[in-house]
Amino acid sequence: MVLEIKNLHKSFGDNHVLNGFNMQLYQGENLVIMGKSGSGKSVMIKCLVGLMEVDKGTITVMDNDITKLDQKSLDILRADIGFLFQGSALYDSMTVRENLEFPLRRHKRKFKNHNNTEELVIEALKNVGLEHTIDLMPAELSGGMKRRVALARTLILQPKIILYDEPTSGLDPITAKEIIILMQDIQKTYGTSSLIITHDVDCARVISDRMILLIDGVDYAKGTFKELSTANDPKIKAFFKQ
Ligand SMILES: Nc1ncnc2c1ncn2[C@@H]1O[C@H](COP(=O)(O)OP(=O)(O)OP(=O)(O)O)[C@@H](O)[C@H]1O
Repeated sequence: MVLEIKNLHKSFGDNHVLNGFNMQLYQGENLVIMGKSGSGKSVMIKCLVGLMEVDKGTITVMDNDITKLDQKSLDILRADIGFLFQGSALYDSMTVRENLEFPLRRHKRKFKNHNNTEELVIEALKNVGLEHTIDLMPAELSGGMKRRVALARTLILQPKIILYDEPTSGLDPITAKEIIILMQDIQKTYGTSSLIITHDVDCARVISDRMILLIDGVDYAKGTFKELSTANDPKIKAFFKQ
């Protein structure tokens, strides 16, 4: 197991967002978490990477209880966790190359024995089929290409776990499919474990080994796409109506 959340509670005043949420992510799997807007998915991810304090519960990431780590240890651990957040957010004033060099500078410690930055940048871009864009500016790329560069920027740190927050949002169906295929390829090539938050039922169908539905602040239902998409519980059914 690479990641485990046990009995996570998080409230903001009277707003009890997470009320005992549990999850496990196993080595090499793609776990999809679905939850309605405002159900606490982002809060859960923030707790997971130590950006938000938990009220109660334990979060274990690669054998570390992250609620007990100091800042330095958290930074080291974060170098093994990749993020692909909504909107992908490349730095518009930097070239693709500079965008990819940026995380390497932030996590120098991890790459101290690797002095050929260019090689790492090219390899990461090759992984997403975009090595020819190395000297372009983000404004010169399409939405799908930007998302792929953002994925390359995540991969360059050679993460053990990747957290995807709505990886296909805002993309047309064909580009979304390309991104999903890329996510699958990455998982196959590197054996990365991925936690994927999505509303996109097609994405969930294709990518998930397992799924968790976050409802009323808890892990309301767990199972494969097939199991959940054929369940009779109306709360579960609501997710699969397109
Ligand atoms: N820093 C904060 N302070 C107060 N309330 C917050 C804070 N962050 C999140 N919340 C509340 O927690 C709840 C869950 O928010 P969260 O952003 O996790 O939802 P989500 O499931 O990620 O939604 P979406 O799918 O729309 O992104 C919301 O009611 C939100 O208002």
